[in-house]
Amino acid sequence: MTNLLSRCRPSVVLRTFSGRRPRDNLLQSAVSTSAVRSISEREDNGVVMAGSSSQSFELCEDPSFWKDHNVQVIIRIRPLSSAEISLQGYSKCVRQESCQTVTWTGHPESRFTFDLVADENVSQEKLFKVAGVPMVENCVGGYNSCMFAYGQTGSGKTHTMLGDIEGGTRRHSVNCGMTPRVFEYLFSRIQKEKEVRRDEKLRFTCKCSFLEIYNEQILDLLDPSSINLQIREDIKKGIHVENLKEIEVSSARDVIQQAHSTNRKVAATNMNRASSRSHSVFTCIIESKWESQGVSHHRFARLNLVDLAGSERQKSSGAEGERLKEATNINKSLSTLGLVIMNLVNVSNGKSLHVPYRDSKLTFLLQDSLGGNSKTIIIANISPSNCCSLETLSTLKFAQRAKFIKNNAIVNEDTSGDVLAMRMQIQQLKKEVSRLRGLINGGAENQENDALSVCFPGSPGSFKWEGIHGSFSPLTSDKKMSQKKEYDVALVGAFRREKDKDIALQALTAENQASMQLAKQRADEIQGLKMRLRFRESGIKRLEAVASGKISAETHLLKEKEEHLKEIEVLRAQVDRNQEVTRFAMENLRLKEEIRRLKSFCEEGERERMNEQIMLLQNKLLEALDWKLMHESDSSTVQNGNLDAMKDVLGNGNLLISGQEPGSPWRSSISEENEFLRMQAIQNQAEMDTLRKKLNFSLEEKEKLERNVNDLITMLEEERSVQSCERRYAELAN
Ligand SMILES: Nc1ncnc2c1ncn2[C@@H]1O[C@H](COP(=O)(O)OP(=O)(O)OP(=O)(O)O)[C@@H](O)[C@H]1O
Repeated sequence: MTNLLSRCRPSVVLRTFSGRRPRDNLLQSAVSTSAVRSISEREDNGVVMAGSSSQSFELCEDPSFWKDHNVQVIIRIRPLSSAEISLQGYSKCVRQESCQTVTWTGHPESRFTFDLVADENVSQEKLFKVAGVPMVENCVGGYNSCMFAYGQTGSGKTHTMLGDIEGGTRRHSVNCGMTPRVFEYLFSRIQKEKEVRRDEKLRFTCKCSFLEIYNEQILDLLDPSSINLQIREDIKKGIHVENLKEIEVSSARDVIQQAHSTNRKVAATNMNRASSRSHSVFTCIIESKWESQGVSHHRFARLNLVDLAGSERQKSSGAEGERLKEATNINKSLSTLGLVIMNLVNVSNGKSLHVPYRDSKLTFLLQDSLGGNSKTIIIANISPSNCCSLETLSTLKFAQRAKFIKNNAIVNEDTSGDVLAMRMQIQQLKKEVSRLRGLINGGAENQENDALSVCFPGSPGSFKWEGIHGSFSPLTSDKKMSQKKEYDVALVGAFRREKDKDIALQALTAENQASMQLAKQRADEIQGLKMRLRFRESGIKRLEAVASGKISAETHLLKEKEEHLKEIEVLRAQVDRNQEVTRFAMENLRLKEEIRRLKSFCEEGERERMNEQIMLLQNKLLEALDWKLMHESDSSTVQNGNLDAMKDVLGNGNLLISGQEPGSPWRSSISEENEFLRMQAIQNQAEMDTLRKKLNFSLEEKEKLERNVNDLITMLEEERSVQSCERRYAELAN
């Protein structure tokens, strides 16, 4: 998040005293700035910028944009159109809070956080520099990349992806969009790279294709006579469209010419088709080959630029025949896209779910870009006007979900060369492995430091959650969660081992003390016995002296008594010492028992149980996060004191809202969820139907078999009775 924040700074153009930049001032201002110039150009397109008092934020370019995350979500707010202004005035349904946060101002107010939020002041060039440049850099580096524009009809998808291409790639064509800029930059980048790496004999080839998905059919836009092309998947080519025309391009002009001629061809052959009802996918395969240290390198990257169909709900009422089929298919593609994203989010949360990529042409084709080997950027376009309030909310929710997708992008590279070079490479790789091993061993310290944020000892699964708008980033949440899990497990293990050692040490100390006491006891006993012996000897001598009359019997008895008393004293000391030894021995036994119990506790799967507990708690947390983010609007209801609506939801025990006005955002959100659930239900139903068919078939087979068995039994019985009759006849005959 830090680097994201560093990409953004509040606009410095036309600041007021408060540092804000009200659009009214902007329009009234006679100052000629590039921003003002772009406004007048936008007015030509029917969109104007006026009537807002919201703060403006300027995006900063950051070359490390893609380094940390493979999926980025950007919201692009387009200016109000003149039609919208005449309908609803300047009132808006969104308010931008920062470069990453936007609030939907409907009821209930909902706040959304993304990687970037680009307001109407963000020019085509700026957006390209912020998102397009790093994407091209990745492609040159061998990463598959995908950019797709999502949003309702008229929200600015085509403006973003293609824009005004009438001016070709001329720099002053301020409204030319991402695609021409991407290719202009790509080819200049390729040229530079070739010059810098002339020694390596670097070569590049770029092949383009352009297709459209309409009514769940693929049409080749570079060859409009090819219709209903099929998607295939094989090890060599991966997912690709069979027989799709690919054209080698060597300049941005080539690409623009293709786009131009395509527009003409499509317009001529498909007069009834509108971009809002079809998805278009422009693909460029960038291959590079070079030699270094006797090794041939081969890199390739697929760049997909996708302009999706309008995401607004198709009104089924009144639609018949072709129009109904078209509406259903557009819905199918987009709702499958929604379902794929939803399932990917659940999968990244540890749930095992089928991701229905193949349920629509669009998701099948974009499989790698959604949860696969690709760096993907989603630009969700929205209109700020109050007339599009519900569609804007729906787009924001879609984008919010998409933020959770986890891709695994790798550099696509083949390396080959002679055996010597390969050997050298192996040596180098071995060195690298041992270096990395060293790093990992040395890096354990960092992990321990990180693990300090985990609350321990106590509940092994408890950890700090910094909240939805804290430093938590859903894009890194899975990585952090799995790291946390590892730290938890390591901590539990270390803690238990330390406890084991403590107890073993205590036991050894006790054993040692007991042995010392025992030795002392033995020494005392020996001393006691020696003393007794001495007493006996002196007693015998005294008795002899009494017998010889040398001493009186009385003196002897007194002496005897004295010695007995001394003996008793010694015995008492011995008893005390014995008691102490017994105490130590008992303590020793207890500690030994404790060690045995702890060991068996561990062996019996205590560690596994703790891991399970940790995972369970973390899954619960992830679910809670997921729910919280998905229902951010719900939580803001509570924040805003709109408890009544919440009560409706909670009181019903399910997500049905009582007393909601038709078409309210709540209803829209829930109907969206319902749509996904309905899709899942349809899938489940289909699976159940198949299973039911299989079951019926098995039952029929079983019945057939039973009938066969019964027939066989009857035949056997008949055979037996015939045989017994024959036997009886034979007996009678005999
Ligand atoms: N950021 C923007 N700045 C200025 N004008 C814009 C912007 N976004 C869109 N527009 C203008 O709004 C109008 C509609 O945009 P656009 O055709 O790109 O929408 P769309 O989402 O592609 O629609 P559809 O789904 O029908 O293809 C166009 O006139 C376009 O020039």
